Amino acid sequence: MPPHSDYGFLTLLLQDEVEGLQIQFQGKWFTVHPINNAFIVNVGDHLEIFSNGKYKSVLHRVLVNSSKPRRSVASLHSVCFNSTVRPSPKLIDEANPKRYVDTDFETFLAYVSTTETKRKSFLESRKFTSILHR
Ligand SMILES: O=C(O)CCC(=O)C(=O)O
Ligand SMILES: [Fe+2]
Repeated sequence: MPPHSDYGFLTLLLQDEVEGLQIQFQGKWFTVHPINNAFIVNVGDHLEIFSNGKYKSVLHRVLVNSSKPRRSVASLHSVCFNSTVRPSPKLIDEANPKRYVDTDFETFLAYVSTTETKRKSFLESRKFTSILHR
């Protein structure tokens, strides 16, 4: 699975004992070692936006190997698909300005139909800094 961040709020992930999942941190890839009977809780793009960047929607990928099959179950949890996601007003003040534009599922669909997807992620496109430097 190519590098991506999860669209939505939270992902609960159960992986078997075969390694493959990696996250990117400070430009480097790290393997997420499987822990028996434990869920991996992954912050999605919407939670990063809602928390105004306090929680990060981590870039991750899955590597395949030629010796062992690997199974994982991802349960993706999102807000209702016609609702708008925006930074929580409780986290915005003069010292902490709004860092993301409001977003909804329609905006996401419009985004994935553009060529911009090849250059940056949807989450990246929602950042005010990204819009100013377009
Ligand atoms: O198989 C995995 O460990 C991750 C799957 C994943 O990233 C996804 O379904 O979004
Ligand atoms: Fe994912």
